[in-house]
Amino acid sequence: MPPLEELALLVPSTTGRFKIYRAHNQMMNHAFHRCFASVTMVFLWALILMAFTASYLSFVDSGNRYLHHSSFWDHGGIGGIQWEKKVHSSAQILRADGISVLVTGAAGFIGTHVSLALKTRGDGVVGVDNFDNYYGPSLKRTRQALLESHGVFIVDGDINDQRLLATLFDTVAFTHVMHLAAQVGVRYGVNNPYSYVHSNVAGLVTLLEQCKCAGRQPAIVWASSGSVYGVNNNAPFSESDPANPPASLYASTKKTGEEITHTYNRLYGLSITGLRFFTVYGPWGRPDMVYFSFTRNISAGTPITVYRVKDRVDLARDFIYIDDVVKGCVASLDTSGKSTGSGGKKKGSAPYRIFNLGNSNSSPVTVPAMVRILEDSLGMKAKMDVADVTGNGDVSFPHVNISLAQKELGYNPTTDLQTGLRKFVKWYLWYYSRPSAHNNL
Ligand SMILES: O=C(O)[C@H]1O[C@H](OP(=O)(O)OP(=O)(O)OC[C@H]2O[C@@H](n3ccc(=O)[nH]c3=O)[C@H](O)[C@@H]2O)[C@H](O)[C@@H](O)[C@H]1O
Repeated sequence: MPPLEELALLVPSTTGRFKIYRAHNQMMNHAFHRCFASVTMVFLWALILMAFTASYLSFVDSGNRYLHHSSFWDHGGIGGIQWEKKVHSSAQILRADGISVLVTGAAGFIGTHVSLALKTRGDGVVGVDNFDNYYGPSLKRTRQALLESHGVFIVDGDINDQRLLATLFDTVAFTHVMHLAAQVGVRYGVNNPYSYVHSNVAGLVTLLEQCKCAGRQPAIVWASSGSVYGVNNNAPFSESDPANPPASLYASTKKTGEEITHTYNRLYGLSITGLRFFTVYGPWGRPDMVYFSFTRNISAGTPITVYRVKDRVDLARDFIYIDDVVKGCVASLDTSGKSTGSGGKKKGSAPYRIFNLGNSNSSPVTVPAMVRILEDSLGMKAKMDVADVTGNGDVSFPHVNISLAQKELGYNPTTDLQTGLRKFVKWYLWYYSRPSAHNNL
């Protein structure tokens, strides 16, 4: 690099000076061009590098907008030897004629209970869950710890992550998939519509694509919803009834899921069972559901708001206890029949089934009646406000016909709401009395 005073001569201030310093200037002009050329090259390279970095970052960002777990891949957490060991151990079948099941949404309410039931009877179970923050993730982490203490490994990942699913299927030849991962909640969709599309539509398709491509396709049992009956007034709802129009985005995406699974069944020979869950409750339940949030408020002495439809008619639900639903899920896996295809090719027709899993035995219970049971179980009186229903996705009177599930699955709910809510309240009081549970809501 020329000294600073020489650099000052590179641009002549007068023609005379230019003449005097011509030879020197010629030399300096060469230097300048060389220098300029190398600065240009450096600049160009910097530009290329910046463009490359920017496009890489935007690729990673768009890929991971919903996939929160890239760091697992980056640090070798998924697919490494330790990881494979955990997956193999969790997938191990310990009974004759056992099955190996991938449970999506395993850290969720129903996922935890189904995983435990399967593991306890000796089936292989591997969970996958993205631990989203729809409600306090610490409850999901506690469920995960519970499952791990029973030998069930939950992979921290999203069902939209095609690479993760491919690695899982390369590691274990799953005979069944119990697909419970979903964006739930009938009122949340008003402000968070894309979350439903991401999990309940895109995630479902990604999972079905993986199942379709497997060398030995697994049979799939998945969570549809009683909410697909929508504003249909032909209660009690039967599987053969029309299931339209949906009252919430949640219901729309579950109805869409039924269409999508039907297509995969027809095109690729995947065995599909859709379970229309009604209002499932019980220990380790979901804090966003009304029996749970009301228990929290009543025990804290804070008010609850009970919705009513017009003419002061109470809303009612077919509340169904978790243990009964788990029996329905396990029976669905056991009776699923086989998928016929392999590597994306159909080799024959496969079963396509839909079942209502509700509780017709004790008919729908109104929300105020449920509140009275909670008051009895807690030994406390609710501070109750009443409000008109918001129109944010509620349906008024879901009442279910379960005769098909009774016939085909031997499904027979035995827990009445009083007994079930007592068990829930007992669990709730235990769970939130633990010192580590303060932020678990
Ligand atoms: O069948 C399903 O597929 C869905 O079931 C469940 O939905 P719902 O049956 O609507 O349960 P949930 O929210 O407990 O409200 C129960 C009642 O309490 C009333 N309700 C609610 C809140 C409130 O503050 N006050 C009130 O009266 C409310 O108006 C309603 O009448 C799951 O949440 C949903 O994710 C999905 O799985």
